[in-house]
Amino acid sequence: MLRAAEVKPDVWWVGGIDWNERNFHGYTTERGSTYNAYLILDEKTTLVDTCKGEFAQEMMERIRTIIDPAEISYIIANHVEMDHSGALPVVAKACPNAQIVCSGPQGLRGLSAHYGENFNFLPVKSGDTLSIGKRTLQFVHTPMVHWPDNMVTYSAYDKVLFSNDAFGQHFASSKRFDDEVGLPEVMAQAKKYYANIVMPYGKNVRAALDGLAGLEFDMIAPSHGVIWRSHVKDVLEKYALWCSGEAEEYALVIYDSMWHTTEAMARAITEAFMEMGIPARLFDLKANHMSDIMTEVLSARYIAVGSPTLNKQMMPTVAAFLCYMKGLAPEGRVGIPFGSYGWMQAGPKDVAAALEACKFQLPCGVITHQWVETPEGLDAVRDAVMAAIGPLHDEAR
Ligand SMILES: Cc1cc2nc3c(=O)[nH]c(=O)nc-3n(C[C@H](O)[C@H](O)[C@H](O)COP(=O)(O)O)c2cc1C
Repeated sequence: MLRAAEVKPDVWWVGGIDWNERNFHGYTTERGSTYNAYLILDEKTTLVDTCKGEFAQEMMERIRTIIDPAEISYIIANHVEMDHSGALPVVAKACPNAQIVCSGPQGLRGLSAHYGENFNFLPVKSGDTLSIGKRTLQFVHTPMVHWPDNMVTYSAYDKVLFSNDAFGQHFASSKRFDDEVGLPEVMAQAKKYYANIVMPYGKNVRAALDGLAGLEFDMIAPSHGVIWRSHVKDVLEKYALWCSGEAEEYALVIYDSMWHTTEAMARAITEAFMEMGIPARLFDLKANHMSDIMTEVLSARYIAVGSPTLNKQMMPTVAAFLCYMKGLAPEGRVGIPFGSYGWMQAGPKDVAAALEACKFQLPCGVITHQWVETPEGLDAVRDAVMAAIGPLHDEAR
């Protein structure tokens, strides 16, 4: 029989564990994920969030080990996205007496669009409270972190912030808490989550962090991954850093190549960064998923991207990566477009245009080479990068 887990007195985790999820709308989830829901036992029993539709029965089974679902008075839907609300129709049926609390007007609109209007919705504004007995829950809207409807729920009585997607990690585990798993592993997944889902909304994250500033909590219970109880400060600090858009003196060299010339140029550029004492990593797009590269983009100031010309344009692998990066909108980066070509420079020039569209600064211009590169030519590539980047790096030190 499936079990619930008590995370604070009378607060139970009743979520689903998605051990084998490996691709979450295009983002690779090598550790799977969880869809966390929390049951608060009080005069008015309250369920905070539900889960993905396929996990409805798993969640209901966990709930039934604690109470009869018919006793639930409120179901809080902090976020419309289907990994949190997909089970709502099943849960609402099992909890005929429950009101569904959501943000108004956006949450109400979103839930109605997904599941119809035939539910007992209770829309709440930011700052509204709901007394459920000993506890008074407070709702704080966090719009565009990462959909318009997002909100979080705060229980001052428990000192818990039910943060929904914020502070989440795609991380399936038999453990429920950060300290049971280890900070480096959890933080790596939290960073991947931020980079691939939250990065475009840095200003909204800043506003959300400001909105939470007055609340006292010692536990963050997100809707994905493990619960923060020992490293609350660490993850708050990381979010403050990540949403600032500040990058480190760190370089990524990302490329695809058919006959290895663009690859040789990528290696020469990596050597240039190494000579300048700037940590660097090289990524062949054939061997690395773009969501893993994006985790590094979150911290890297210098982003070199290379493509040869293929059929009058850049390679589709490179185009896909650049399209993905543009949507995630890292700010204030330095771009280095490069690549080889046969008879037209279209590939590297397409890369340059895409990096410009990301609003990156391009101090090296476009570094191109016709056909195969000579050792002297590769030295020239390295020297060109050092000449343009050296002064920027000196200024930053
Ligand atoms: C299938 C194919 C299509 C190509 N199309 C073009 C093209 O449209 N224009 C061009 O200038 N070069 C074209 N080339 C030549 C490559 O850009 C050139 O060989 C380049 O040096 C390859 O760089 P790489 O070694 O990094 O793959 C093509 C090469 C291949 C194999």
